[in-house]
Amino acid sequence: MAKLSVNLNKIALLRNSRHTGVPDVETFARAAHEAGAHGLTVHPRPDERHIRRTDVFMLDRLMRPWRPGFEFNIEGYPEPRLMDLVAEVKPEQCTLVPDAPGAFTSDEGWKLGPDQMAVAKPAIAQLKALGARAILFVDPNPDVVGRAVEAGADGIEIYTGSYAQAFRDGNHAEILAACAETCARARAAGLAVNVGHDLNLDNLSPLVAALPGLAEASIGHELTADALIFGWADAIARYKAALAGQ
Ligand SMILES: CC(=O)[C@@H](O)[C@H](O)COP(=O)(O)O
Ligand SMILES: NCC(=O)COP(=O)(O)O
Repeated sequence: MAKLSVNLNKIALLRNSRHTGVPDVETFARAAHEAGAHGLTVHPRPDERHIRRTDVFMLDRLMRPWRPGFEFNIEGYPEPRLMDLVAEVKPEQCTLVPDAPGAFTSDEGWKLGPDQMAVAKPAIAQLKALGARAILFVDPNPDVVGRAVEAGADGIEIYTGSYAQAFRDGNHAEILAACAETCARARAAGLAVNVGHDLNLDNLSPLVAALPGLAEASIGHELTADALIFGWADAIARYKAALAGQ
C-alpha cells in the first residue's frame, strides 16, 4: 500500500493569519501520527507564508522518537537556506521542486535540461551524503525519467496538479495514462515513485489503481479542507483507505 505523508502547509497558513499560534502545527502533527499517517511533509518556502524554519525544527524534535519509520519529508528548491536546513534536520526524504521564490504554488516539475541539471545534480549528491532519500518533483512525462536517473535521484514525485484539473474537467484518461507510463518507466529504472499535488478523495483511487508500485502520496491542501468536514483523524483515515484501494 502506498504511504500517506500528511502535508502541514495549510495548518501553518491558517496559523499565520493571526498572532495567537492557533491552529498549533505541533498539535496537528501529533494528531496525524496518532491517526496513522505514515509521515509528515512540509514545504518551508523562502517567504515563510506557511511553514516556518522554526516549525521544521519543532517537528524534527517532535518526530525524533517516531523516526525513521514515521518519515519526515522536506520539500523545496535547493537554494542554500533550504539545503542548510536539511543538513541540520536530516529528514528521511527531501523532495526538490523547481519553484521560483515567489511561486503561487508548486505547479510544474523539473525538466532537467542543462541548466536545471546543473542545479539538481549537486543538490542530490548533497542530500545523499546526508543519508536523505533524494526525490525530484517531475511532470507526468516518461521522457524525464532518464534524466532523473542521470541526476542521481533516488526517486521521483509525479506532479498531479494537471491530473487533478483534468479529473475535475472529466477528461483525465490521457494524463492518467501519462502518469502511469511515467511511474512504470521510473520503477523499471529502479526509482521510487511518489505522487502529490491537489489529490483528493475523488481523484486518488483511480490514480492509485493505475500506478502499481506507488510508494507514497503527500497530501495536504484537500485533506485539510476535508478535515473541516470530517475532522482531522477521520480525514486521514479516509485518505489512507483510498490509498489502500478501499
Ligand atoms: C510540491 C507540492 O506540490 C506541494 O507539496 C507544495 O508544498 C504545495 O505548496 P503550497 O502548499 O505552498 O501550495
Ligand atoms: N508534494 C505534494 C504535497 O506535499 C501536498 O500537496 P497538496 O496536497 O497540498 O496539493
